Amino acid sequence: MKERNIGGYVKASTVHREERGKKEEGRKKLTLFMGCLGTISYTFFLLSYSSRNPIRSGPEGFQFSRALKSSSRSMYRGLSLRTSMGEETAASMARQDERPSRGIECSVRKVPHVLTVAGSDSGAGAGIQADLKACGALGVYCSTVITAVTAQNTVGVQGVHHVPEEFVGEQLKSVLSDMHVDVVKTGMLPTIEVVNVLCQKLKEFPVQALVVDPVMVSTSGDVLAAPSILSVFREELLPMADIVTPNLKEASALLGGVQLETVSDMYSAAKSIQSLGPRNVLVKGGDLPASKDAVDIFFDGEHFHELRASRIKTCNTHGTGCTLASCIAAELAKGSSMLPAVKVAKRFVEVALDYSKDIIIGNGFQGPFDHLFKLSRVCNSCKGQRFKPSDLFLYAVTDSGMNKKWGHSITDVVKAAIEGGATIVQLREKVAETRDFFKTAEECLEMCRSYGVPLLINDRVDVALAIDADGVHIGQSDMPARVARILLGPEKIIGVSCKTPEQAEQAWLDGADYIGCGGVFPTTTKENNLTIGLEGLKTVCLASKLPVVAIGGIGVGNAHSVMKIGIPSLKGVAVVSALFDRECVTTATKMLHSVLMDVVSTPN
Ligand SMILES: Cc1ncc(COP(=O)(O)OP(=O)(O)O)c(N)n1
Ligand SMILES: Cc1ncsc1CCOP(=O)(O)O
Ligand SMILES: [Mg+2]
Repeated sequence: MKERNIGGYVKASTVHREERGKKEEGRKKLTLFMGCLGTISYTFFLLSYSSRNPIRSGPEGFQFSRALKSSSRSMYRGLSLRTSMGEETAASMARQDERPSRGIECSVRKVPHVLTVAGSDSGAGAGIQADLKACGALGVYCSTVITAVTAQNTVGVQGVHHVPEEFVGEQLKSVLSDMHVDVVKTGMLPTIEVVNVLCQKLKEFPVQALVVDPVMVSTSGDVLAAPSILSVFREELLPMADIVTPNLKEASALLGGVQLETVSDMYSAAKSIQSLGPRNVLVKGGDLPASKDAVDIFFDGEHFHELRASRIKTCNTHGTGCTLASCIAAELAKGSSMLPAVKVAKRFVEVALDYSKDIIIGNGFQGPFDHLFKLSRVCNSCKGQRFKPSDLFLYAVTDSGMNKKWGHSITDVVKAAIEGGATIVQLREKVAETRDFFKTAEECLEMCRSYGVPLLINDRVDVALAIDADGVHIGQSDMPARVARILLGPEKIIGVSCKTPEQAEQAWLDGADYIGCGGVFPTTTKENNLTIGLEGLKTVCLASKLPVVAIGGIGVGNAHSVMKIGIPSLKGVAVVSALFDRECVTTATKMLHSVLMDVVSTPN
């Protein structure tokens, strides 16, 4: 039997693939020879072309390497297409290399891809919607073939509308003939005809792995596939599957109704189901009565693995089965082998359940959980209020050395600054241990949230992420703003220190929200910091496409002169010692606030 390598996961081919393999062997060798010949001659053409037109760094050089890459890619495509797919598909995929340029030169990268063939859940906890979210969370592209549309919520399934099998076939063809699908995952397959169409299309367009979640009954107890489906599952689909993931009820149904009540029963069930043809079986014991942990039994035909996870106390479990199977598919698509894929999937579900155990969506007994680990954070944050440039008006930057000198606690000074009129707070901790900084930041965030004032973290993107702060402030030697933006996402506030128009331009390109410009005046708070003066501030403010806050040596004595430069992009002042190197932080902040208010309320 021929071995196929599934991105590190090697499995014996199924019978239909093997037969096709033999027939195509001769053609494949010929194609390989022709492909190599083509590539070699094209490479010579490019090399002779480049000796006449020397490669320069920049777009031309880039196009040259792209052309080489694309020539070898075509060769690869020619191979796989003519061996395993229809001529029409070959033609359509070959055409991908002739796609018109979108005007942007970019490198070509294959993205791991799962196709889910399942039902839509209007409540979006399970089905297609869960699959999309799970794959997205694991960084895998997910395409969808919808087999049924359900009217469903946290109470149960109110209605089911089947998609005709011809149209399921059409969707399958659309996706499989065009996109490079790595793994197919199945969920709700409501009729024998749909299963037959799927099996036929999988033979026509083979993929690296097939993950079957044999959905029959919803968690609310509603029937999603007729019992007549069992024979076609056993005879057609399971023999093609790389893994099948039944829960106790489904395992029992697949085995003709045997009772499954103990972990030992699960072992026997896994073995019996594996004998039906799937390469691996995962029997899920989430419903096992009297079990402290969530126990699943994995069997690969030779070895058993008992996988345990702590049982999370939550009602938000709707969609766990779909999610688990999708996560397995996603990990396989990334190149994982089977057991590690199952372990990652199980851990993902456990963490997601734990994360979303307190969220409330719907009135029913079984709510959805949060695949993207975002919802409970959004509930806690500043009610979706993103950055406002006016927040820069009186920008308080903390300093633990000054707090120590005056015997102040950080939470007390943050509270005092806000009560004195600070409009945004930055925690600037240069010496704290990470654990201490994390704890302090959490406490300050709670304080700031209670006042509706944004809290930014200086330098430490990790701490900002960990506590879900409103954003970060980073300098020219910190994490690049472009990377911080990717890590923090589109909503968080990012400020960048800039001394020149060029830096300001780059900050804008990198996705920053504001710039901190300075040091304007000499200061002892930050060592070795070049002073740019009011002229330097003006130059940057005039050039900046982003709002600006001035920093460095600013206090009640000179804040007026700073704000009076009168350039619209300048929105406020950022201050450390004038607020925190004081016995009474509230009084100091109030005084500075009133100076700033004078400037804005006095006509030029
Ligand atoms: C508002 C604001 N502007 C500038 C700075 C300085 O940041 P950076 O240049 O990274 O220097 P450190 O503060 O990290 O020493 C700032 N913190 N805040
Ligand atoms: C962090 C920083 N960045 C430029 S100057 C400076 C220190 C500002 O402190 P102070 O307000 O005490 O002069
Ligand atoms: Mg910094």
